[in-house]
Amino acid sequence: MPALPPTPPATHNAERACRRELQVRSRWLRFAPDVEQQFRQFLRQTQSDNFLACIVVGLVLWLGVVGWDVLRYREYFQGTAVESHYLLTIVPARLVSLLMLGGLMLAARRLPDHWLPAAGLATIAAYGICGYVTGYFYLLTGKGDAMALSILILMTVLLPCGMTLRQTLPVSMVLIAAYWTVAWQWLPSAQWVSFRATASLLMVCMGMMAFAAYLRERDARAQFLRHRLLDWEAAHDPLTGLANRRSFQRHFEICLAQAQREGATLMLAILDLDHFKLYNDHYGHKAGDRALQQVALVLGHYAARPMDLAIRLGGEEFGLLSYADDAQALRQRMQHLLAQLEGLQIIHAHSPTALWLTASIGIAQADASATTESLFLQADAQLYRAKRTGRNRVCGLELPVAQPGIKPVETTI
Ligand SMILES: Nc1nc2c(ncn2[C@@H]2O[C@H](COP(=O)(O)OP(=O)(O)OP(=O)(O)O)[C@@H](O)[C@H]2O)c(=O)[nH]1
Repeated sequence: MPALPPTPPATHNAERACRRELQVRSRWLRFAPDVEQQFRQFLRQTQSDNFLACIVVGLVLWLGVVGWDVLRYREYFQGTAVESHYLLTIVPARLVSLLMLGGLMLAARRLPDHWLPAAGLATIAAYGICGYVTGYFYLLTGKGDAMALSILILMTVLLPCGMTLRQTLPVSMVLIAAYWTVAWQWLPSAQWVSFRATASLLMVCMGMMAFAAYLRERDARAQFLRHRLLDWEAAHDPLTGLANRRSFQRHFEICLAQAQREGATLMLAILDLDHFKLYNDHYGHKAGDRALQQVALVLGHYAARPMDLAIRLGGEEFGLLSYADDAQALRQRMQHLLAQLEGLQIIHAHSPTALWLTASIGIAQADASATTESLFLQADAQLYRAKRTGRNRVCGLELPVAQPGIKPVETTI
């Protein structure tokens, strides 16, 4: 028996990987690397509106705090020694954070998706530092409550920003650590009691928000996997894991357009099991299902190139769409496939034509005016020729094909 080509059928792997991730890994907030990459992309696409909403909320709250500051400034510090200190620290700090938040808001619509988390984190870090500078000033002047307010706003912006918990948590930790270090270094001891109370409250809040973010991200991960599974199920046959007729139609149209542009060949082979009704009648439906799965597994190995597609067309009928292949090479590969199926030695004692379960194959090549239906009808006609002339054979494209590919469509401008 000829050996199987090494590549496994990718479709079944994708489904299995998705189910495994759904059962096991979404709770740990980390998928296998390739799934993780797709999840990050999904998160950026689905969360970009949330991201913008959080920045807007942060900006509005921050404007409120600035307005409140101005009132307090006029009320308490105007004309005192503190005024120059105030103007030198708070005003630039507030301005920087306002500019950064405003800039991020404008950039959110234009920046490439993969830059958003980095830009968000940088802005939030700068925003936090500005919060400390102004908060520190308030503590010095006995208005410690404003610091808590600044950092609560920071957390409101920080956690729901469409980033993963692993991205946001280190930033929160660094900000908290900076908060304690700054206070420990520079705060007069008289301020420590009120500082400790505020800082402890902030840490509890941060912990609660981190837990909420964990729950949110876990749900987002499960939702992402369910999406992927639904997409997969809509495009594949559940018994064999091969592409279904619907995805064949979509893939065929893409391949046909590309073949016309590039002058490449596009061929369809239809494979139909021989006397499968007799097989089912004698060995039962379950054995029939198992046989179909074995055939699909072998067929899947013949669609290893990226544009090729193995399809379950329905019942005991399968298809192989082959892009940019040589007609005689495809015929040979199909002969090889029939030899492999015989090599499976699925006993079919009631077949009038062979000892084992066998198949017949019809092949057709698309021309420039081909549609799914026309190519399908041509391959089907060849399949019935194969059935009529004794089964367990390949029919179609017997003679070397004169033209190497589809003639590119001539476009008039
Ligand atoms: N086990 C199983 N059988 C199926 C499935 N889908 C279709 N079949 C069976 O496939 C058989 C197809 O039979 P026919 O269309 O008469 O073809 P055949 O017996 O293979 O005859 P030829 O094609 O002329 O060689 C029927 O018995 C269907 O019940 C399936 O998903 N599982």
